[in-house]
Formats: sequence, structure tokens, C-alpha cells
Amino acid sequence: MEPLSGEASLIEVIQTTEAISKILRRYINIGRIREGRYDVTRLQDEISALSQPLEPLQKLLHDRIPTQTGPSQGLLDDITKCAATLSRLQDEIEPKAAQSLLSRWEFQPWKWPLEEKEAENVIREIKRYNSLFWLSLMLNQTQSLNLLINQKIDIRWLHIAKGAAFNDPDNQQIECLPGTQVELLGKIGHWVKTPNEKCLFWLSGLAGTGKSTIARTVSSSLERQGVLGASFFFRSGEQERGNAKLLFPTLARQLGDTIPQLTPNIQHAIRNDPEISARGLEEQFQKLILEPLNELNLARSRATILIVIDALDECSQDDDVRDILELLPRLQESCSVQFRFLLTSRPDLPMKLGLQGATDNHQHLIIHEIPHSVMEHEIRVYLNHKFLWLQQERDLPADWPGEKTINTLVERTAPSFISTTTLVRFVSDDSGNAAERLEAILSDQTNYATNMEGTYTLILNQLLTNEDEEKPRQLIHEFQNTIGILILLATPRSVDSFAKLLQMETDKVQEQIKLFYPVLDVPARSDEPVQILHLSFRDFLLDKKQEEYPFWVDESLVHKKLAAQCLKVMQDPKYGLRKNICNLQNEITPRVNIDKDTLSHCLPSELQYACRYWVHHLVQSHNPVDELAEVLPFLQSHFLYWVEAMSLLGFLSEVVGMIQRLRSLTIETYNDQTLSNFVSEARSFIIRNRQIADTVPLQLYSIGLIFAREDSMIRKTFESERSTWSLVPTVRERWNGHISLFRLVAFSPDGQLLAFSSEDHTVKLWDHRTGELRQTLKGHTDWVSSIDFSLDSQLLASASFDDSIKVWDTQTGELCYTFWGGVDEIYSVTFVSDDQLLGSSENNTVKIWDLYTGEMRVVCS
Ligand SMILES: Nc1ncnc2c1ncn2[C@@H]1O[C@H](COP(=O)(O)OP(=O)(O)OP(=O)(O)O)[C@@H](O)[C@H]1O
Repeated sequence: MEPLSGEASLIEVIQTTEAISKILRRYINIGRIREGRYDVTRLQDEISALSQPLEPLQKLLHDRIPTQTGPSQGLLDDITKCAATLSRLQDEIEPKAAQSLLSRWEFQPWKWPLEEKEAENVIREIKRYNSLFWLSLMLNQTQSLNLLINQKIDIRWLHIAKGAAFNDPDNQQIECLPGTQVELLGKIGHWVKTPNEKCLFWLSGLAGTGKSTIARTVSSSLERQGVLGASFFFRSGEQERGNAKLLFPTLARQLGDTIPQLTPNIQHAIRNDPEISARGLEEQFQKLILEPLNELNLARSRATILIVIDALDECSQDDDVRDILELLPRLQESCSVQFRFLLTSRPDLPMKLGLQGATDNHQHLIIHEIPHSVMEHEIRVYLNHKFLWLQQERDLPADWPGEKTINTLVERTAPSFISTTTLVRFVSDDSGNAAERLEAILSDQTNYATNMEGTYTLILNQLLTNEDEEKPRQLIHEFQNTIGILILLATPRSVDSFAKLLQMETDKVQEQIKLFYPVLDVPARSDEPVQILHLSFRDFLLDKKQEEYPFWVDESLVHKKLAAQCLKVMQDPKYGLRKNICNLQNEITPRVNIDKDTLSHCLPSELQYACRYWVHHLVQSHNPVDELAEVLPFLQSHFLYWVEAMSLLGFLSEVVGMIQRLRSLTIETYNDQTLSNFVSEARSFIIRNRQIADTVPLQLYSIGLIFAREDSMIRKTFESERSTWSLVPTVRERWNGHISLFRLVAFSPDGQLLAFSSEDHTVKLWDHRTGELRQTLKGHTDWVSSIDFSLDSQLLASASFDDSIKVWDTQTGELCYTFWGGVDEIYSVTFVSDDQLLGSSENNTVKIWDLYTGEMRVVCS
């Protein structure tokens, strides 16, 4: 049957339901029937229920979305049969003309023509069509989403640490000045390329001796030669670079770019576990790097690939560092690639880990310390170069600054490259006189190498001199509102984005940044992030011992300000969050189809920052009572928009953690029951909808809300946002918690149990309240692809790629039934009612099993 005839039959169904509805009303209002009144009312209810799926069905038949497979033949047949049933019913109940006339003039009640049994049969039939139509609608939506999801698994889905790779715009860009560190760079280059060398080269050195700069220079040079596989630069205090959680996903994604043949294997790992970025270090390493590499079969001989990991001491957990050191050498197992690892850290880290002096015993390690004499030489080269340039640029005397001055500076700064650089930046800053500034340094007797604070005090105090009384006060005020905030950002921002986040004028921020040039790394482009040159500056400003110092920054206060500002930015009526912020035409548009330009246009950088870090700043604040008071109104008005934005940005996996931290904070500091309840519910909502929202964000407003409990605050609050297209009014609570698309987790409708399908082909049932493991359902021999609870929560059905559907008793864990699907893998199972199961297989065949008779029937294929 052609789709057109299906559409024509559907129009017939729509018209006939309307006609029957009218007739039934006449029986009640005009005909004043005595017998059968109960049947007429029930029939009227069913006809009205049947009319509900007809409009979306018509839409489905008429304007199909191109990615969808279209209505099945089974559905078209059902529509035709339904039209025939309704037409027969209409004929049977149409009042005869005589009866109709009589009732008008003689006040005779009409006679209802159907026997009770006949009415019962027709009601059952109409009910059946109603649920088949709804199922077809749901199935259609599910199929198209599944299709999109499977097509679009992409390595870009891996959640990686922003700014961690050496060439990421959020990383510092400074490399070794040509002519410096020549020997060491040569040594590293030689080690990388020499076969049979040890695989680990560990460069250690004191703070600010230039290790990161060397690591960046090596990365850049070896990238040009095609040898760099990946890099990760830790940076303490930053949300993603301050720990190892995203180390292996970040390395994996870069390795996928360097070795394209690796990409499908990594994609396979992501498909198997879309949450892999949230797993433990060893699992991430195994699934994202080791296994994909072991499956690689490169024809050419073993290529050498370098992985650079900088500032291991800035990774917050020593245990993680130990794990990293255990795991990395295992990559030597790869037959296709020969790995080299360049690591850097302060000298105390190898000592802490018990590796110091182990060079001979530890076959994988070379620990290289940069000797003091070498550093003196490097710093002399640097000073000579910079001062020569300055002397020429500023037209200073030819003998300026003189060898003696250079010697003094080398003596006072070596081996600290950072103090040398900071002082040189201070002297060469065009806002002052270079010669006078150099004089100020020389007259100060501080040893800058051992006293970094001395360097910063000198520079900051200089800003306060030669000004009238009011100016320093204003300068400090402005400093606190810009640099004081900038140093505590969770990730670096460009001037533009920073100004918008703080709702300040860009020019004002620019002015301040200029003043603090000696301690900031300011990129040439205004859309690239400004960072502090060295973390020691931040430590200096936050040092509690300095509380009296005017430049001291009150960390907690700044976090409070940032949290409040983030909430404000997200709620801005014009530029803040709203439903469908990217103006997507279609609510089943997958996230990966949204291009970067659209995202950054609709979610500008400051809004992105606010979405990701508002909880971080709240948590870092001390006792943020006032700020927490703003959270409930924010969640009540913007929760779904925020989740949508996080999905669009690919950070949905962070939302659960954020909600969790918010929950702990609320309990600790702000005892508000409504907020606690909302946050708990928000957490369950995200867990339930994570997969679908991560794939097709706008489904939050349809599938997300439809399957939310009817009494849930989220459902009530956002009822008006619910999309009408997926309206499923007749399948309310039984769908609660059902995640048919991704079959990983399901809540029982009574809220008692949480079911998880595991990698070991079992399903585990947990007590939702106590967290206790209740049952482990063993029996499948392949991956479990879908799970669903019966409406009364007594049964759980699991479908598996082993081609079976099993039904379990949730109380005893006993296997009650096994149904076999036939030749195809079953990918979805759903309870249609407590005694009927619906399963669909990979070739889109849909079958229904009756749990009592064991009978199976194909609904559509
Ligand atoms: N060879 C070099 N050429 C030019 N500038 C350098 C060089 N080495 C270091 N610097 C400057 O010194 C600053 C500090 O160096 P770097 O951050 O590399 O030190 P580090 O040893 O990694 O410090 P930490 O142990 O504190 O992380 C750099 O930002 C850069 O400005």
C-alpha cells in the first residue's frame, strides 16, 4: 500500500471519529437513552482518546523528517483497518431517521443499538488501535534518534581538558628564546630519535627554571617533524588541567589526529562507553589508548611518537601521578608505534615518589636536572639579547646596561628564569623609563632567585609611587576588580570575554592589563586568553600572610563575586540562556550537527564560562549564603536551559558532578528544603536523560519532560516548555524513568529500584534509597542492549545482543521467561502493559510478546 493511501485512510479515521463523537453526544443530549448510557460514555471517552495520536500521526505521514525510516507497512495496515472498524461502528450507531424525529416531538428516548458485549468488543478494538498508534509514534521517534546517534559517534565527543595541549590557544605560547637551552634541546631531540633509548625522560628543575618553556619548544619542534603524538600541560588551580581526570582522553584525541588509523578504534571505544571520559585512569588508559593501539596494524616499520607531559607536580593527586607512571610504559607493548615520554616536574616530585637516584635501576627512566652553571649561562644569553634589543629600540647609550650590571642581574636571578623574565618585562614596559627602572632594581638588594615575592613587591610598589594621593587608591580598587578576579578564573579568558563576564567596558580592562604587563602573558590577539606569566604571582597575591598589603586578594570574596556574576550572565534577559538557544529548526537535530560558529555565536564565551563554572565558584567561596539564595530562583527558571546549553557545549557529563557538589554545599551551608529537593530531583533528571540530552539536546523538553514523574517539580515548572510533537498523554507513569534509547539505567516506576546493565552482561538491581545491591540478574551471554520495568515494578525485561529477551522477577531475581528474537539482535525492549512486551530488532522489526500465552506477533517490519 502506498503512503498516500495510508494518509487517505487516516483522513477517513479523523473524519469518522469526529462524526462518531457527534453521534454519541446526540445520544446523550437529545436522545436521552435509558439503556446503554454507560457504554455510550465509555465509547465516547475512547473515541476522544483515539483522536489524540491522529494529528501527530498525520504529521508523521505527511512531512517525514529525511533521516527517518518512514511509517511501517504494519502501521499503514492498522490505519486502514481502524478506518473500516470506525466506519462500521458509525453505520451501526447512526440513529434512524424515524427515531430521531420521534424523539423531538414525542419526547421518546432513543434506543441504543449495541449489546453490552458488542460495545465491549468495539471499545477493546479502539483501545488497541490507540496504543498501536502511540507506539508507532514513539518507535518512529526512537528509531530516527538511534539512527542519528549511531551515525554520529565521533572522536570529537571525547571530553578533553581545555588548554592542555601545547598548541591550544588557552595554553601559554612562550617558547625558548633562540640561542637559549640549545644543549638541552639537542639532548632531548637526540634521545627521542635514537632507537633502544629509555622510553622515559624526566626533566626536573626548580620553580621557574624554564621546564615548561622547554617542553613547549620540544613539542612545537617535533610536531613540525611529525613526531609529536600528544601533549598535556598540567596547571594547578585550573579546573581541568589541575588534575589527571582528563589526561588520557586528551592524549587519545590528539593521538587520533596524529595517527589517523587509530581514530576508528578510539571511536569504537567511545561507542561502547560514551561516558569513558568520566571513568578511572586505568580504564581510560586501557580503552582509549592501549586497546586501540594494540588493534592497530600499520604496514610500515615502528614509527617513533613522543608524548609530552609537563608539570606533573601540578597534578593534584600524587596517587594519580604514580598511576600515570605505571601506565605509560605499558604502551611499549604496541607493535606499531615506539613511544617516548618527556615528563617535567619540580625536583621534589620524583623524590616524593621514591624515584630519585633510580636512574640505573629503573630501566625506563632518565632523570635530568638542569645544573646551576648551565642556568647562569642561559640567563646571561637571555639578558644580553633582551637588553641589546631595548638599548637599540629606546636609543639608550651604546654601553647600556654594561657587563657589570648583567653580571649582577645573573647573580641575583639565576637559576630562576621567571624572576629574570619578570624583571626584564618590568624594565622594558613602555609605560616607564627603562634606565630608571633598571636603577630601581639595582638599588634594591633583594635576591630575586630565592625571593620571588621580592620581585613582585618591587613591581607593584612601583605602580603606587609618583602618583597623587587619590590615584593609588583608585588603582588598587581597579586592580581588585580586574587582576584580582582574573587570577581566580577557572580557565583563562580573553580580554573581551572577561570584560563581558564582569559586565565591564573592554577598554577599562585593557588599561588595567597594560599596567600589569610584567606579570601577565598578554597575547597579540584580543580574542586569545590573558594569563598570569607564572603561578607564583597568584600565590603571592593570595598569601594570607599579606592580608594587610593593599594588593592582597581575598580569595573567597572573589569567588563569591564570580559566582554571582555567572548567575547574572546566565539570566540576562537579552543575552542569557533560553530554550533552543541555537535556534535549531528541528528538535531532533543531533548535537554533533551544530557547527562551531553557530555555537560560539549563540553561546558567547562569557556565557559558556558562566554555565561551566558557576558551581565551582560557589563551592570555592566561604559560606556563600547570599549567593545560594539566588540559586533556587535560577534553577526554577533556567534549569532546563542550563542543561540544554551544557549539552550543546558537550559538557553534560559535568552536570551531574556540579549538581552533586551543589547538593553537598546546600546541605553544609544553606539548609533550604526546597532547594535541596530541587537539586536532588535535578540530579535524577540528568542521570535519566543524560544520554539522550547529550545526543539530541532539545529532547530534554520532550522525552525528558514526558518521562519525568507527573508530580516532579521540574515537570511542573517547565510544563509550558514541553514540546507538543512528542506529546504522549496516554503513557504517563509507566514510562517514568525509562531510557529506551540507551538501555543503561532505569528507575522502577515505584521509585524503589535502580537497574543498571553492566559490561559483564548482567543487570544489577540497586535499592534506590539505601544504595544496597539487591539482585544481580545473570543469564545473558552478550551485551544487554535495553532494560525496562513493568508498570507495577514486579518484573524487569532485558533485551540483549544474544538475541533474547529475558523477564525477571525483581524481588527474587528469578528468571521468569526467555523469548528468542529470531535472526536479528534485539536492541530495544519495552513493557506495553504489565503482560505485554514490545521488542524491536536491528532491521526495525517490532514484535509483541504476550507474557501469559507466550505468543508473539510482528507489529511492523
Ligand atoms: N629559554 C627561555 N627563553 C625565554 N623565556 C624563558 C625561557 N625559559 C623560561 N622563560 C620564561 O620564564 C617563565 C617561567 O618559565 P617556565 O614556566 O617554563 O618555568 P618552569 O620551570 O616550568 O616553572 P614551574 O616549575 O614553576 O612550573 C616563562 O613564562 C618564560 O617567560
